[in-house]
Amino acid sequence: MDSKDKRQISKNHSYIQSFQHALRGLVEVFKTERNFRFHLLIGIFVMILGIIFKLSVVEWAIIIGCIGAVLIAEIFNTVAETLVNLACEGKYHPLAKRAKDLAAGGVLTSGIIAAIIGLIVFGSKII
Ligand SMILES: Nc1ncnc2c1ncn2[C@@H]1O[C@H](COP(=O)(O)OP(=O)(O)OP(=O)(O)O)[C@@H](O)[C@H]1O
Repeated sequence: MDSKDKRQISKNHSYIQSFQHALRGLVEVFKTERNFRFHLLIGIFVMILGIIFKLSVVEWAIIIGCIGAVLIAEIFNTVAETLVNLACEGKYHPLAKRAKDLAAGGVLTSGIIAAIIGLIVFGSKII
């Protein structure tokens, strides 16, 4: 982070700067969110299984899409948590609970759907 960038609240002034900030967001979620790292690890494991089971191009596209959907859900869950924490400043609020639980429910839904699709794709290879 360069010094003039530290307290920026205006729009990014170039595509490169937008990309740098987006990359910083990815590094941040990787460093701070245990669940994101866990889902990434599962994704890598599933990709190794994909190599072992010699998935077709279409199967790879489906599996990568599922892994991506779970990781993206996890990132937006983190966004929701961060905004709720910002708004609540450490105080309890039922709407904060609702927002965080809904965001977590989104991650859970994406994970369940990814697991079902994974079972269908890999199950068809075993049977
Ligand atoms: N300010 C708040 N007001 C009311 N309930 C809250 C508040 N903050 C958190 N909670 C409740 O506590 C739970 C855990 O909140 P926390 O901020 O620790 O999420 P988290 O552990 O980071 O979530 P995750 O497990 O997805 O990483 C939330 O799902 C919500 O039910």
